[in-house]
Amino acid sequence: MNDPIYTLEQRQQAFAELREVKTELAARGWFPATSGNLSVRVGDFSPERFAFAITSSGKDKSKHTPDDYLIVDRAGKALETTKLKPSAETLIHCEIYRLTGCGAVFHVHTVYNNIISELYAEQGSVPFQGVELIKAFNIWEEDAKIEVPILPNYADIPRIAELVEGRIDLKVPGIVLRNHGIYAWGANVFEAKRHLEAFEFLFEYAYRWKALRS
Ligand SMILES: CSCCC(=O)C(=O)COP(=O)(O)O
Ligand SMILES: [Zn+2]
Repeated sequence: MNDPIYTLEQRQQAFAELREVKTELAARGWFPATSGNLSVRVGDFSPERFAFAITSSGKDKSKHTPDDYLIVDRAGKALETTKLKPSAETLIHCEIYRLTGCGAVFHVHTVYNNIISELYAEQGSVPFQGVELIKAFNIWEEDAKIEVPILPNYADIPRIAELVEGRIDLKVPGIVLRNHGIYAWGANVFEAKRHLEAFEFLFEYAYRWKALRS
């Protein structure tokens, strides 16, 4: 008989990690109106046995219930018998895992990430240069410049997912959907949270800087 893809302990640990980060981000108001979704890999990292824990769709992410998470495979299909539906945006998580080999993906809707995505929509990316927090992405060069890609926010999630490969910059662990929110990722939940916080700092900084100068 084949080994299970993940053990009960690994499942519990993944759910506990998501619960902890969900609590922190909810306290900042980063999941308004049930928006946002979080995921973390479980089990070993071989592609055939790939699986991740993800938030269930449509839940109030500021509350804790027994129905908050489930495990899906690399195609985003539930790996357990459950009435729960994975996040409506699971396919975007699948694509980010496939392309980056990361260990956790976090998605939040904030006023700053929405406004910034609209301000820079025509350019197709949000530029940042010489801001200290760029180092949070492990980019240490003097006066470093990054561009955070902005993708269109189609109602059809597979249409968005298929654009990710063409736009992702593997040095920049985030993409923004226009007037929707950000996806940030990292090797694990610690790193994904650090990246998410850095992006949100940069978006607020860019918004306030623009507002001050106009
Ligand atoms: C009211 S939020 C609209 C859907 C969305 O953008 C989101 O992030 C939450 O979707 P989920 O299915 O993950 O709850
Ligand atoms: Zn969303």
